[in-house]
Amino acid sequence: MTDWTDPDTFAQALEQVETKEKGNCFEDFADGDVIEHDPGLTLTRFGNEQWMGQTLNHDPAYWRTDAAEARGYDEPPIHPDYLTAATLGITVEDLSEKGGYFLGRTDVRFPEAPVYAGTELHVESEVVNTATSSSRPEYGIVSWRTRGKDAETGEVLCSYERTNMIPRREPVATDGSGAAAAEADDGPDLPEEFITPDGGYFEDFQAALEEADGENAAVAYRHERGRTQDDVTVAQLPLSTLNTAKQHHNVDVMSDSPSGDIVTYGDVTRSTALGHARSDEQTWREVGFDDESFHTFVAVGDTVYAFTRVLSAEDDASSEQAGTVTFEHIAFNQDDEPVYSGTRTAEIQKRSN
Ligand SMILES: C/C(=C\C(=O)SCCNC(=O)CCNC(=O)[C@H](O)C(C)(C)COP(=O)(O)OP(=O)(O)OC[C@H]1O[C@@H](n2cnc3c(N)ncnc32)[C@H](O)[C@@H]1OP(=O)(O)O)C(=O)O
Repeated sequence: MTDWTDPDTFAQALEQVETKEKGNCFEDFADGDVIEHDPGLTLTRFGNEQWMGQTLNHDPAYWRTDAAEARGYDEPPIHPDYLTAATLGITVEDLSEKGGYFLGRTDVRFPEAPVYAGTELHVESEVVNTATSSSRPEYGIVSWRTRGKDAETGEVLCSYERTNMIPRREPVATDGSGAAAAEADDGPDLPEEFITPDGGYFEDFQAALEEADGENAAVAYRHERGRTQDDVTVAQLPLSTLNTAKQHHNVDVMSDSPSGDIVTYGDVTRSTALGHARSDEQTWREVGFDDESFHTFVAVGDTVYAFTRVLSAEDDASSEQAGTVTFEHIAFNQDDEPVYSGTRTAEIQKRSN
């Protein structure tokens, strides 16, 4: 009688059997395909607080009823970072579980009305672009438009367009040149002066931009806090959003990948950097994010810091108690390497209230 657990026998059996695969390859996506994602998620207070606590997003309006009411909410709502991460996490099984990396995202938008705990998310995605990678023949590049909806009412709660590198079944011939020709290196073109706003209210950003106007100056500063990545941020947080990307929890497979190790979920890196930035401002409401890019891997032991550049401040927010500010945020690691960048539009509370 064959003992299937005998190591030699088992190794041979493993070699001969088929693997029931998970996820899709580049060849499985065609422009216009619509995918209804089967996993759903009820947005809970616990999930929200776990995400926000670990990423240092401690805005009291998302934790305390009195602070929530002062912001015009009935109770502490679901934070837009957790909502975004959960909307994306649910899609991974269908879109990117096969491997490849989250490269970027744009047009991230939320409705004005808050989302409360107990809302059930239903998510769908449409393939909007498939492209050959000219530098990596074993991957293609796929973009999807994803919408996270309230399963009961159908209202869109979070939508965005995202791009991943996705493995091909069969590598293709490429010229290996990369999409863009290398730009001539004329050295950095930075302003002479860097201005830090005096505080975190709308008027502080407005005043700093006025000071920089017409000068060779930028409103740009770094935030002191850092968050070293550990098992919780790298493996636990993505799994709590049903993100099944092996990049975050399968050390065995990832040892033979471009990163060589499990890496932090892009939404954890980004949310952590945003948490550092928000700790130095009076956030009123998140409006949206554009041009988000993930530049290099973040792994266990790396520390995520944040840098902010203020781009504009307009007195046109949805509430008279706030103004609209556009920022560029750059997350960077302990070696000062940028790991994430993106622009963010947020309503920032006015000092006068
Ligand atoms: C969710 C989820 C997974 C994750 O969260 S993974 C963690 C977050 N993402 C990362 O850590 C990736 C960080 N990025 C990198 O380390 C490097 O970009 C990477 C993936 C190693 C590739 O580096 P390369 O130096 O080989 O190449 P490029 O950076 O120039 O990019 C390769 C090709 O992709 C094109 N591309 C890059 N960014 C974008 C973008 N935002 N939109 C569209 N296309 C983009 C780039 O032009 C290159 O194209 P070629 O034709 O020249 O090959 C999950 O699983 O879903």
